[in-house]
Amino acid sequence: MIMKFFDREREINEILGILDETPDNIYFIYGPINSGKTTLMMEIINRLKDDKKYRIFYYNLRGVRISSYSDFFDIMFEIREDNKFKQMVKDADVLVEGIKFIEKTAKLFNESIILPSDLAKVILSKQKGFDVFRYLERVFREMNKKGLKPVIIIDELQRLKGLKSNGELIDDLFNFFVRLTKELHITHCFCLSSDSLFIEYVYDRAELRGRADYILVDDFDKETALKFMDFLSEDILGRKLSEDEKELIYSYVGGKPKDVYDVIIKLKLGKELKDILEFMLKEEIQKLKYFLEDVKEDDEELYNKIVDALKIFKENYEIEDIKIPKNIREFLVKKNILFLNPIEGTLKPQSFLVWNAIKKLLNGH
Ligand SMILES: Nc1ncnc2c1ncn2[C@@H]1O[C@H](COP(=O)(O)OP(=O)(O)OP(=O)(O)O)[C@@H](O)[C@H]1O
Repeated sequence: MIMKFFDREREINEILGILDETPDNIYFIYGPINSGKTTLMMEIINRLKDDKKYRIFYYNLRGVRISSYSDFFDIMFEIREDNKFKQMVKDADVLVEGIKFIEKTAKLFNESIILPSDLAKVILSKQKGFDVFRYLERVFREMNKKGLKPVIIIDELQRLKGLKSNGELIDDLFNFFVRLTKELHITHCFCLSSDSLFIEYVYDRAELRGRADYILVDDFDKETALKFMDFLSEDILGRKLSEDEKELIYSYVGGKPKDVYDVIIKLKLGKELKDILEFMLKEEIQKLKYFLEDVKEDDEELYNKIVDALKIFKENYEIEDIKIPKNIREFLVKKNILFLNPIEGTLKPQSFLVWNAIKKLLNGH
C-alpha cells in the first residue's frame, strides 16, 4: 500500500517558498521523534518532480555506520568504474570532464552522487590540493550557470554524533554549507533531526549565528490529529471512526503521526481499539519503568532528581525549559523521554504515550 500524504500545507508552503528564492540560509528541520520530518521532505521532493530545474541530493544517515571521515564520503558518493568516462578523459582534464559528467548524470532525486572511479581517485587524493567539498562547489557552480538549482538534504543529522572526529567533519561540512548558501548562494541546504541538543551543538560549534534558520515539524495539534484519523481510517479501513473513538485515540497517543498510523493499522488487523491503546501504553510504561530502575540502581540521588523533574509533567504537557535543571533536562532529552524546543525554550514529553506513562508511573509520588 502506498502511504498517502496528509496536510502540512503550512510547512510545505514555507519550504517551497525557500526553494523558490536564492539560497541564503542553512535550514534545520527539527521536531519530536516520528513527527513526520522525513515524510514531509519526501512530499516536497515529490512535488518538485516535474520541475526540471531542481537537482536534489538526499542523504539519509539512518542505519549507516559512520565511524570515520571517509565513511561519510562513501555515503555522499557512489564510486563506479565507468568506461565512457575513461574515454572522455583520455587527454582532457579529469576534473573538468567530471563536472560535465555529474551534470549529465544528476537526476531530480539522487541518493548519492555517482562518481567514476578515475575521477574519485583525483578528488580523494588531497595531495593534489583538491578536496571533495571544493570539487562539489565547482559542480554546483556549473549547475547554477546552467539554471539548475541543487538542493542538499541531510536526514538524521545526529548520526554524525558517533564519529570520533565529528568536530572536524561538522566544521568542514557546515563551512561548506555556509559557503554554498550565505556566500555563493548556489545550493539549498536542509538538515533534519529530532535531536535538538545535537542541533544546538552544531549551531554553536560551527558558528552559525545569522547563517541558519529553523523549521519546526511538530506532532499534529488536536484538531489536525482528529482530521488525520478521518483521513487514515477512510483510506485504510474504508470507514469513518466515531467521535468517541477519535477522542479515545487522541487521549492515548495525541497527535503523533506515527502512533496514530499504528493504531489504525492495528484496527485493520481486527483488534479492539481499547486493547490496542492499552497495549501501546503498557509498552511505554514498561520502558519508562526499566529506565527509572536502571537510574535508581546506578545513582539514587539522580533518580530522585529525575522523578522530581518528571512530576512537573503530571499537571502540564509543556513547560518552560529552565524549570528543570540543565543536567537533568539534557539527560532526559538524550534518553528520548523529553523533547526540547531550543527556539521556544520549551520541554515536553517525546509523545503523548510517554506523557501518559509518566502520569501512570508517578501517580503515587
Ligand atoms: N503528513 C503525513 N501524512 C501521512 N502520514 C504521515 C505524515 N507524517 C508522518 N506520517 C506517518 O508517520 C510516520 C513517521 O514519520 P517520519 O518517519 O517522517 O518521522 P520523522 O520525524 O522523520 O522521524 P525521526 O524522528 O525518526 O526522524 C510515517 O512513516 C507515516 O506513517
